[in-house]
Amino acid sequence: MSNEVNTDLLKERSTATFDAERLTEFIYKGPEKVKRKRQIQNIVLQDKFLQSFKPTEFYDRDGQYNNAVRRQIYIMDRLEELGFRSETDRLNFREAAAPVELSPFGLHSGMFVPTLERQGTPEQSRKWVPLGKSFKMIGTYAQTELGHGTFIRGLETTATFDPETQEFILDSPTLSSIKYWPGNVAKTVNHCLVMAQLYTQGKCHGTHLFLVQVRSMEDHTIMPGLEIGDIGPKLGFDGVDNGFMKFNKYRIPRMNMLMRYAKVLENGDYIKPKNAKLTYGAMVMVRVWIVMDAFKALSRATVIAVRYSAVRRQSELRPGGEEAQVIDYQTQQYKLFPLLATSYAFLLAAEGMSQIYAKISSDIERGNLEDMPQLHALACGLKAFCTWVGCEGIEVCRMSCGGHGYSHASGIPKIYANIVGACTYEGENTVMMLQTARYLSKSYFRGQRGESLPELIQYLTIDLNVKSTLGEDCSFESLVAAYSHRAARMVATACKLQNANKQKGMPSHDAWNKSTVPFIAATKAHCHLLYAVYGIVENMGEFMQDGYFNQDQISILNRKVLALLEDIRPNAVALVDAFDYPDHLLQSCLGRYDGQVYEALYENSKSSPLNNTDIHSSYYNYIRPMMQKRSKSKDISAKL
Ligand SMILES: CCCCCCCC/C=C\CCCC(=O)SCCNC(=O)CCNC(=O)[C@H](O)C(C)(C)COP(=O)(O)OP(=O)(O)OC[C@H]1O[C@@H](n2cnc3c(N)ncnc32)[C@H](O)[C@@H]1OP(=O)(O)O
Ligand SMILES: Cc1cc2nc3c(=O)[nH]c(=O)nc-3n(C[C@H](O)[C@H](O)[C@H](O)COP(=O)(O)OP(=O)(O)OC[C@H]3O[C@@H](n4cnc5c(N)ncnc54)[C@H](O)[C@@H]3O)c2cc1C
Repeated sequence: MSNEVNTDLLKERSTATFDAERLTEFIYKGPEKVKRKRQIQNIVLQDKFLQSFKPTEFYDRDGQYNNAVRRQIYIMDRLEELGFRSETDRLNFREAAAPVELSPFGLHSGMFVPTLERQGTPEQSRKWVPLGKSFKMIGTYAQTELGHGTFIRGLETTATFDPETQEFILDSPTLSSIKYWPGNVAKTVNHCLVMAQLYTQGKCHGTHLFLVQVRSMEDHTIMPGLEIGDIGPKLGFDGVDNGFMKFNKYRIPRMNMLMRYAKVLENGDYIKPKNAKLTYGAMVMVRVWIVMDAFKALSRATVIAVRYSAVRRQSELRPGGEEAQVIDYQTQQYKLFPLLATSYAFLLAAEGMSQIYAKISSDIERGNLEDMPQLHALACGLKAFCTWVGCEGIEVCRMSCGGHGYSHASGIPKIYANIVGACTYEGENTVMMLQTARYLSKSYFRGQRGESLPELIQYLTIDLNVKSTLGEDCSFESLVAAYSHRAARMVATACKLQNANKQKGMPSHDAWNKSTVPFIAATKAHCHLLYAVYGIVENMGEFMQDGYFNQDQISILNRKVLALLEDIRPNAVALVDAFDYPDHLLQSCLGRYDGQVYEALYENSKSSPLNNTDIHSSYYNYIRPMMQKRSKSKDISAKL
């Protein structure tokens, strides 16, 4: 492999109009943090064990799972040896050490331990959290069943209190009640947090969380009374053992119900929580993290596609001239530059969302539940919006790399396969959008009654008769006003349809269902407030429907979006460099910092297992016998 940097990339970097390093410092919150991140990434790069893994697509499923466990345990041990305590250091190490592989312990650290911390009583947390944190107990979050994922109230697993023995009896009464999908249930964990319908004194009190031991702590055998297995291969999540689990009247102690909010007393009395949705807290938390995951996935794909587009030369732009860098085609710029901008918008949205989450969740912990609906609506909407837009964008990045984008060597298919799961898990996206829509609908009617609204949705009460003041400069204020107007109008339209349905005599659930298509569009418009000129041009119909913009303003916007492509063009490579993703994190032949894509692709193909022999065994087993058979056949030999 040559040590030189591709000349086109060199030129791109030298002609950028800003210093990418300064932007990197902004992204990672200062030069010291950037330095520290790079030091940690270098430790991983020097680590022979971590560098010895081939990409996951070269292994069968058993090998993928085995490697994921092996690597993740090594990472845990190294983190201990290195004494990294800060969450950022640990995250940087983990990301560099396993850049595209999801961990078989992800749900342990991501949902199991935090839920014990937040949903357990102080005594329960004191008892279990240290066991979880030290991996003496390995757990996951088991909620979804064969028959129900979205509709939590419809879950069928039961936990029936037996006051005689002071135990809960967990049972899967039907086929559809079998737990199905929970990550790491199949082979990895020895405990689960199980969501089940609580029965006590003959009455059902809805879903609650229970800590359940599922495998022996001595030899990892499955506990009697349980059936557990793997659900089989999936689109992505190669190293994750999503599983099924069936309970056959399996008993656990009373104190294994997480009782911070709701309680079952020794005599079987049930104490209600302040809000039944407090049990859903772990899901809200992960939805917030998913916004950051969407940023990471989209920004990685964008780095790959932009760098490759600067290196790839194809066709003549000027007749008779040299072949052009594909990044010089306006259509290529229109595909990629808005995604580059979207990546930055997602980063800021994810950070903003995390701050709001930290504030409201600490209020909730202190017993102030006032902002719970707002947090829920925001997390649901942003999770759905960012994963949808992110996945569509990653697919655009893949296709913008032409044929090579289709190869795993581009690194993009794996990014897509893993993040696209997030459109479904932690709440299917349409369902999540509809949660935000309900909040918008209620808020709209509140606004109509003159009640005050939280800051983020105050725009719902703006005067919809006001027209745009957008001028040649496409000022920030005029863009924000345009998005607010469009979202407010669409929410109002959906609400009016909902109301009209009611007035026609429909019951309120039908009136709602029969207005959900416009509500989804309105909620997307609400989430779209992150965008600027491109978002308007791409959704012009929605901005135009009530004549908000005039013809001149539309022309201004169309010209502006093309002018912006020209502005971004000299800085595109610097803007992706600023994300500071080292090659070993991107794992892409196309997105390499040095741009030596052809050498990398050629080298990479040599490692394909099909190249282990010149003549594959299938030749001897099938092709040769087939040819021999055919050569003896009269028809063919006659033709030859
Ligand atoms: C860095 C570490 C990373 C760790 C992760 C590693 C990898 C992870 C990979 C995968 C993990 C995947 C894990 C999972 O998927 S776990 C399963 C997730 N399942 C879901 O998300 C299910 C989705 N469904 C729901 O959330 C709910 O059922 C619902 C759709 C919200 C409806 O709930 P329900 O039927 O109970 O609600 P109601 O209709 O009764 O609603 C009444 C009102 O309550 C409001 N509500 C609902 N939920 C909440 C909440 N959480 N907070 C606040 N308010 C809530 C609802 O909107 C209703 O309000 P209204 O005003 O309309 O009356
Ligand atoms: C990779 C992956 C990992 C997962 N990990 C876990 C895990 O660790 N633990 C766990 O418990 N679960 C896990 N799950 C399960 C996941 O949480 C559920 O699949 C998810 O919540 C969606 O539920 P569902 O499968 O029931 O979809 P469904 O609800 O059956 O969705 C099917 C269709 O119905 C539509 N629909 C459903 N309800 C409504 C409605 N009210 N209004 C309008 N449309 C509706 C949806 O929009 C969708 O189009 C995982 C799933 C995946 C893919």
